[in-house]
Amino acid sequence: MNTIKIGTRNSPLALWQAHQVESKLQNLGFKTEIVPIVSSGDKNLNQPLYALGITGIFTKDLDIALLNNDIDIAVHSLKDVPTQLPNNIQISAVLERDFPEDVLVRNNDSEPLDLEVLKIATSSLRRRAFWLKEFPETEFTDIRGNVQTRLKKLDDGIANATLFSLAGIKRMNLDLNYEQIPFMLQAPSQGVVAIASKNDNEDLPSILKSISHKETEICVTIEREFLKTLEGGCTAPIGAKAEMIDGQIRFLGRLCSLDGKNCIETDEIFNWNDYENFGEKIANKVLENGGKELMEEIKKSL
Ligand SMILES: NCc1[nH]cc(CCC(=O)O)c1CC(=O)O
Repeated sequence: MNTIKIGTRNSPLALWQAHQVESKLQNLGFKTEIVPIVSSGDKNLNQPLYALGITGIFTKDLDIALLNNDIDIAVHSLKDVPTQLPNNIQISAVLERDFPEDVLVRNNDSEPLDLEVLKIATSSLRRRAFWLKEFPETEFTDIRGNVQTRLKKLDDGIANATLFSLAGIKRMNLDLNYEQIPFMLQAPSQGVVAIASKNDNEDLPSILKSISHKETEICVTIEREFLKTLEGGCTAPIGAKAEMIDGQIRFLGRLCSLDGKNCIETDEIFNWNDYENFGEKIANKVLENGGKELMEEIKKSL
């Protein structure tokens, strides 16, 4: 095989993740090239995006580059990858998960305020709803952009604190103070780097399989199946965490209304050889226990 072209978004975090994948492939003896994809805009595709099954805003440009053969593989944060993958694109490997939880980062100038009086910057429906479940009076403001941009906005004073994935902070080697927030529950597949390739590629899927981390693969399969079964194509405050403990899997799942007042939670332990369809089974239980009505209410108000 010639040089493997590794497509990535251009943010510092995305590039770091692409380099992780690159070094694994180089260890196997492959030549590699990192190809940052800014925006493929009006690339000549012979079908519209929806006909190709392309939906994710963070992953769209990499999907197009893959289908156009501008790159051989695409490296993503798995939590940004829609559960419905485009036609002819598959997730072929995941790297070992490291720090999946959300943490609180405060504005440097902010006094040491109690959690319940913090004004929080986040654009995540999940983080907002889960925080409101605990502290219903909290005020929020939107914040977007990559980790560095968000830290800058926080220091400009838009809020007292923000919530980040700890994986993002660790990977950027940022020298930041952060606080663990035990009542939060991470997004499905948070903290996991994924590698996508085309279904019809003859060599890559098996090469990628060999660098995939099996335990992480099992956990994210369950989490993403849970998400896919619940959401039915709409975004909602959904958290999921599957974790292997002594050959068993513990699964925590949560679906909340947007204001955090109404939540359905699940906490299950099961044998890991039964993991197939487990996420779907648990999600169906949540749907039967009021989740269906909750999802309808969320869809109406978005
Ligand atoms: N949507 C943003 C995003 N996508 C992946 C990460 C960090 C890496 C990860 O958690 O997988 C982040 C930043 C954040 O949530 O704070």
